Amino acid sequence: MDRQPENDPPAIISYRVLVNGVVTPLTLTVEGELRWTESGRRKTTAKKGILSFVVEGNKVRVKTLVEREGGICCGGNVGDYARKDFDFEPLSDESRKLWCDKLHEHLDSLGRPKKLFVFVNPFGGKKSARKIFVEEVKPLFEDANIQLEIQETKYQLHAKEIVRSMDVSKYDGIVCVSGDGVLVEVVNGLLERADWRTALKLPIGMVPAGTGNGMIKSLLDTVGLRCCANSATISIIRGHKRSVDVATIAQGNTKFFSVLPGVCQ
Ligand SMILES: Nc1ncnc2c1ncn2[C@@H]1O[C@H](COP(=O)(O)OP(=O)(O)OP(=O)(O)O)[C@@H](O)[C@H]1O
Repeated sequence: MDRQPENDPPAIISYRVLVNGVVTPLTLTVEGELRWTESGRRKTTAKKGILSFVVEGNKVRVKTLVEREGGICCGGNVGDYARKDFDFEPLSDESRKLWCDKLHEHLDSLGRPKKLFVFVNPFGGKKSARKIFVEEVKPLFEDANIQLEIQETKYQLHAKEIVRSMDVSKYDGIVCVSGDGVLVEVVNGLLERADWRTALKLPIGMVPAGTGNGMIKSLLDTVGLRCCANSATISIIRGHKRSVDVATIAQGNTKFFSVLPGVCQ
């Protein structure tokens, strides 16, 4: 292990490796950053920016998130990330194995979802959910090695119907690439189940692709993130969760549930 400069976050592993053909100490910090030196300058990836890694021959390719310059995410760059590969070559087989073990351990410790059920409403908002999903959401989930079961909604209340009978134990969460309408259907579907207490524990993620997107806008806003597909997807990958209140609206024998953003912590 190489020695770390003082004030640097503690290292999970720090060893000399080849980066762009040059030997440099490379450090994986507890904050999920990779740090190295290139042409005399210290470089780092974004904190908590590692999505996954693969070994290709002698090389380790780490799929990372980097803060995007210029910000094309709803007009700003807060919480706006781009995907970027970072390649390095450990100097021995033993070192490569150690790096892989430590990267695995680090990723496993983050409590990220492994399998998600995804609803895509092709008719929500500007009818761009399919494009948003294919171009912005799916590549990030794939880089994070998250298994997806994808369902486009085919008619009104389709999401509710599916959720009412799905095997919730198979998933770490449900994601709605939609507006608030599909989210409300999912919540109603879960609450109409006999096992609703257990089913409601399943986290529900949202990627804005509707008209108002009030719920996800409010949730991202409370943590200072822009409301866009990129930051919403990354929050889901990182397993960020927040409880929200469910309101019951009753009229005669008819009962309906809705969600209230930003009520409980
Ligand atoms: N294939 C489909 N054809 C017609 N309607 C659909 C289809 N799939 C889902 N829907 C319905 O579309 C409605 C609106 O969807 P969604 O919430 O995604 O968008 P939105 O209403 O534009 O957004 P917001 O609620 O944020 O304003 C939902 O109530 C859902 O039942």
